[in-house]
Amino acid sequence: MTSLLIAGGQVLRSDMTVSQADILIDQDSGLIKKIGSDLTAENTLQAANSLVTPGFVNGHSHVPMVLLRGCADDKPLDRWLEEDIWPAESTMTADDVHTGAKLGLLEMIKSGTTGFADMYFHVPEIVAAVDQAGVRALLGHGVVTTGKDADKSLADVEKSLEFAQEYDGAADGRISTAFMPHSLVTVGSEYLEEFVPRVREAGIPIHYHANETLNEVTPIVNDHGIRPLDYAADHGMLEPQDFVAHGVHVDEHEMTLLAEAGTSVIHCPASNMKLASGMAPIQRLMDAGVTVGLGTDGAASNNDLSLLDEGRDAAMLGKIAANDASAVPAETVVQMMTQGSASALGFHSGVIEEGEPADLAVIDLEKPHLTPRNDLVSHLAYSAAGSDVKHTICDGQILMRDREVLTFEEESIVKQAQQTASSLVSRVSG
Ligand SMILES: CSC[C@H]1O[C@@H](n2cnc3c(O)ncnc32)[C@H](O)[C@@H]1O
Ligand SMILES: [Zn+2]
Repeated sequence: MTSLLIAGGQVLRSDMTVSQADILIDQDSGLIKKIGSDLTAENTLQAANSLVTPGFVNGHSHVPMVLLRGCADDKPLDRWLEEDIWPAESTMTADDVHTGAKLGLLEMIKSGTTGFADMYFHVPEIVAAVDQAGVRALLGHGVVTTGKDADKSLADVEKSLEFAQEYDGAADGRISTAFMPHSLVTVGSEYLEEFVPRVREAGIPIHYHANETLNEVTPIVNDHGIRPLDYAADHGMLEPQDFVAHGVHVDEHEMTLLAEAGTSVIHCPASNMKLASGMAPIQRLMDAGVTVGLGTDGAASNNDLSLLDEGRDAAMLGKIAANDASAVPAETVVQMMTQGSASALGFHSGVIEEGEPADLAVIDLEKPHLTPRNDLVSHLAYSAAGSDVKHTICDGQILMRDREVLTFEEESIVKQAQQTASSLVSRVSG
């Protein structure tokens, strides 16, 4: 057995308690073998004066959109997509997506993220980047049929199903897949009626944007006389393995529907604030029994991919939304960015326990803004930043040591991404 020891850190356990311990990892299986004291291994990562947490899981993103960071600020969702984002994306090549994915993965590894879900296009290029990066991912081809003719629409939906079937288990099992209609209003019901039964037959999960803005809710209520999540349930898209992004404008009935169906919600507070989409009722969703994870959405509506930033946003916005300072407390936020997202995505990661995957982030506590160390769960939710992450480990392998990413050449990726983004922007602006 090739083994790795994470030595001398303060370890955050699944019950949210913190205590000093060594973690022994079997690097062949990628699993945590033992948590204790005086353990030895072939390789060691020092974690003294550090907090060892489960690697963060980004439950909803469009990672290659890092190339569009800062290109389209200060607009609401529909105008942002139609005036800026979709025209830019229509010129993106497979190579562009590959470059964007590598840049985004670099940013995620550097901020302690070890797993994520992603909806985009040219997804085989994202698979290649994930394979090289060493993280865990649930990937899917995002389908939009509005504005397309029937042949193109059908081809897009087929592509999403085919991708999910072909790539499940790729990258030595670190990649899983889902069928990903973009939203309930951007994919025609005839396509959902035809494809969802095939998706179900193949045992594939479904992920989509739901109830993000009122502009998504009103047309469904007007055209069908039902709430969007009733519409989703009627189309067979509300199952325990499914997860929806945003869930901002959900009413009491839809909260119950989600809880009874076992469908998870990925909360994206930064994107919801930046696009002024609204405040998701996160505390009420959790009180109703819904599993809630945390996601950044794309970097053009955030504008970063750090889950530590997102956690702070979730806590702050959750309190304002509930008009209650005790809503969405620190422990809940930390659970959302680890166990909540992992459970939504069907990952076994998200906890530090023997026999579980060794997906970890080691946070350097020797920082003025993390002093004094009164409450490390509070620090994770309110004070720590992505740049405090010292080591990142996924599947038992070291992806970043002492802030040096080992699976990517950081300097060349940043340079290439800058060139790709400049060319993309000049193509769009003519
Ligand atoms: C067809 S691939 C995915 C598609 O989604 C777009 N997107 C990015 N952020 C959001 C959001 O918050 N709501 C809806 N759609 C979003 C992205 O630009 C891609 O076109
Ligand atoms: Zn999104």
